[in-house]
Amino acid sequence: MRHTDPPARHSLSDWTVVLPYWRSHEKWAPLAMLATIVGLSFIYVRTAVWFGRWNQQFFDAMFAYRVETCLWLLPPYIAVCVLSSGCYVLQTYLTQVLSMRWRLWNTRVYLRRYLSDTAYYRMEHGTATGDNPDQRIADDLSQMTVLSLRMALDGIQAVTTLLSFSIVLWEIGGSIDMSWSGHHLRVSGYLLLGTILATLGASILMEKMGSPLIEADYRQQHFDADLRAALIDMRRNSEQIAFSRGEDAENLRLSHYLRTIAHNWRSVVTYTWRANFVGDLFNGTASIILWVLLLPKLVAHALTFGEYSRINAAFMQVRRSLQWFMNNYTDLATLRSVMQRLHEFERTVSLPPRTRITHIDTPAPGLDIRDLVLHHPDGRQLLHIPALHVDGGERWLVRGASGTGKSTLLRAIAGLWEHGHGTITLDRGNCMFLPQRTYLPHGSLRAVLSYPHAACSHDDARYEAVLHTVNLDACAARLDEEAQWDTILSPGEAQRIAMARVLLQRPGMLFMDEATSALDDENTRRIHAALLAALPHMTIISISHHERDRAFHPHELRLADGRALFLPPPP
Ligand SMILES: Nc1ncnc2c1ncn2[C@@H]1O[C@H](COP(=O)(O)OP(=O)(O)OP(=O)(O)O)[C@@H](O)[C@H]1O
Repeated sequence: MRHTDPPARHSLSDWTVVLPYWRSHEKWAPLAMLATIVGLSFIYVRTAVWFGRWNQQFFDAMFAYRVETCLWLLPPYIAVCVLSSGCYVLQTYLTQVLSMRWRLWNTRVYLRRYLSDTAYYRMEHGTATGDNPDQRIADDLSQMTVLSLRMALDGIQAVTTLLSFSIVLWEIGGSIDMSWSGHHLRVSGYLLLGTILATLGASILMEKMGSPLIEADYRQQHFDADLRAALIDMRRNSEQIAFSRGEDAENLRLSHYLRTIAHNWRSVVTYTWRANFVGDLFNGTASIILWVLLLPKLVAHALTFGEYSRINAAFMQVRRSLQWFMNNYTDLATLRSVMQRLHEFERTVSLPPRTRITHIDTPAPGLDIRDLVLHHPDGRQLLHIPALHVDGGERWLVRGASGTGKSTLLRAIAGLWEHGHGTITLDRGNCMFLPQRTYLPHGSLRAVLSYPHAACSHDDARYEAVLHTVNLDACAARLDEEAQWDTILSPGEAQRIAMARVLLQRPGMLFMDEATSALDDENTRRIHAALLAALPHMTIISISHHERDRAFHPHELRLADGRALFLPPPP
């Protein structure tokens, strides 16, 4: 499903998508890791403060030509260097481990929710609307964990650094006396105050320049995903495209997506350069700002080189930590739009199926339908079946012109169609549905045959026997071959694989939607005979346009003009 609408407004509740992992029963190990990382970052900041003090002592000794003092200062410096690097390496390692663990946990949870209550199906065909779920699960979750962890930890480190070096700037910055028209004012800690004011001013400017970047980034992700989905579509239908020589049409279609990307990309570039310009200008002018702030001390000849180097280091640290918000502006914008998309996805998969079609499970064989009305998604009535009773073991053929709702009826019986009302009673756990196109997942032929059960559910002899029954003896030697079977097997062979699955699974009730349409008469007869011989009591309901299928199905349900007509079995 494609999405090109403007993003919904960002809300604070979007941030709640980070919480579940930290509230889960697995939270203790990650919390311990997080605490260790924060502890290491405190040590790291303390070592930086220590380096500042060491710098002052060392440079004052150096410019006083006290070589012996300098030599004494070297061993502790090396020891603290080792400690600081060790903290940094361990912190990076633990952060990577933590973000991978968090991502895996989140992906498992999202997959479980995406695959439950047929949310994956409803997102494509039904009431749950959502775009590009593959991007949410594969990319956004990874970005969310990596970015939010990095930004939270960097944020903590920025606050610690800010506090530690603010004290240093306050202590050694001293105060400044100002007087105008007879008034005197003493400003304590003016160095710290000046640094904070300059950095905050630049941050506010940055927010103003760069805030549209969030929306532009949000749209960019959508457009990228749309192009990827179009390319996947093309790959899936490469044969149809090649037969109709549709290269030019495809090029045109893909170019449209590309144009949308390029158009939005211009906005991304504009807002990014604006934000970067303010950030870079401020970085470039930082030394001048410090020089202006130090002017009173320079004029009063009250600054040693050692003091200057300590003030410079503290100024840089305070500025850097205050600038954290500025420097991470684009990452923060990405994170905000990732959270927004994940929150939307969560809301969508959490929506329960909205249907007034009631399914009653019964262990009794057969099917009972009462007052079933099916609608189109736009509310128009498609089909009305006042009552239909199928006894266990009966075989029914569903016929009707194209578009009368035959497949939709099967979807409703399977619980996939949500539009309508009525009651359907059957043993859902003992049913098997064969849709028009057989799903052949990538993997070994053994796994394809046993789908959706495990490949080890049956032994070789069983696989070989059913392959023989459906006239696919040649496949018996390829059971362990891993391949993209949907590009190898012909539609008729794929339908015979589906029949082999029926013989393996032995359901009590079988629903087929033109499941033998690609077979020749001989193979169809062979399959029907095999089903009768192997599963004589199985209830069968088939949709088919073929005359040849009438002989196999004594009962007939004909759909016409939105109504059901039952034809009695021939005498
Ligand atoms: N997901 C959907 N969204 C909107 N309309 C749908 C959807 N699925 C089916 N329809 C519409 O419902 C109607 C019935 O479709 P259905 O597939 O049940 O027809 P059918 O009788 O099986 O046709 P055919 O014999 O050609 O397979 C059609 O008009 C179709 O366009």
